Amino acid sequence: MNATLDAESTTGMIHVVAAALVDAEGRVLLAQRPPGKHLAGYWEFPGGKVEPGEDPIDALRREIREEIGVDIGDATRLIAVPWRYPGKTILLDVYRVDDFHGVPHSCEGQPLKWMPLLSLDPDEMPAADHPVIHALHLPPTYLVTPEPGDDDAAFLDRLDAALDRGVRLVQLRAKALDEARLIPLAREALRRVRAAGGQLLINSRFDLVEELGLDGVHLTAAQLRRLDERPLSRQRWVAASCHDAEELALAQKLDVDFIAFAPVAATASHPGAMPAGWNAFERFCAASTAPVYALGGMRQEDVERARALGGQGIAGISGLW
Ligand SMILES: Nc1nc2c([nH]c(=O)n2[C@H]2C[C@H](O)[C@@H](COP(=O)(O)OP(=O)(O)OP(=O)(O)O)O2)c(=O)[nH]1
Ligand SMILES: [Mg+2]
Repeated sequence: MNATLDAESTTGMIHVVAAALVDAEGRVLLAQRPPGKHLAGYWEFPGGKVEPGEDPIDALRREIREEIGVDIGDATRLIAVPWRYPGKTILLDVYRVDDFHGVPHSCEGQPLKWMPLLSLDPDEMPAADHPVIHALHLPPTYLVTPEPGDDDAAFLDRLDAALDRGVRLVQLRAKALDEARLIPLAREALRRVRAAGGQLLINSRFDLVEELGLDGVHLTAAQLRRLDERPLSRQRWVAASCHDAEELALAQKLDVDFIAFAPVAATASHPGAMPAGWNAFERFCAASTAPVYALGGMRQEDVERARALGGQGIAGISGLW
């Protein structure tokens, strides 16, 4: 108990590690918080507090063994969410675990259940877990299309090629097109992305999302300054581009679901922009409650680095197109 208080006073945040245990059928294990405790009755990812001086992964192994009686193998960093509850601030540091030994069972009397990844219900989970659900649903790469030139057929061929290479999340960025070209192009891009099992967002034009049945919008930093509230329901993605902590605060006020932080490295598409670098990316991820993609000069091989620094992965135009 004293040890816990020490940990709180040194960091100001309670470091909580938790595991998103995923089974062979793609289901995730949840445990119900016991009556009488903080957030009683909510369904959580099993885990608990890191002890002072303890390595977070060791804490994760210990908590998972204590709570559900399984030994975990590889654990990959998923997302760390800094979250302020009334009277309590936590860092919810979640790892994805596909590799574990033993059958999870309740060691402390808490009810357990397996939920399909896509059926996780934010309403029955603590608020700090909502970004974790997003992180579980989002892929490691996010393709931002270059401006379509004059040839829509060639553009769509390039899109198909990216989908064939495994891209599943796409932002149509076609700021220069008038609606007479944009709308049919968006419809056809949506058809192709959906056929590949992917999702399509559109840059800026949240007014078109419902009409075209798109999966969401990607807001510009200028829109973050103008908007007073989230422009779409929770059923759609709202993403945003951010360049610094001030824009992060605006994005979080609008309750955006994920962020592209740019530019991490030098990029041909924005030659005048000063790269922020990987250290700034890591700090940005630590401050963000939402999943963050690294954008600007990214290549497929940067995914691991971005994830190791606390990001969701990489976003890119030329590197993924
Ligand atoms: N394990 C876990 N904790 C979560 C999640 N989401 C979330 O907000 N939390 C909060 C609830 C608690 O305030 C804290 C977890 O701490 P804990 O499980 O070690 O502690 P506890 O409240 O059960 O109580 P105690 O050990 O101090 O008796 O983090 C989650 O998904 N998993
Ligand atoms: Mg616990």
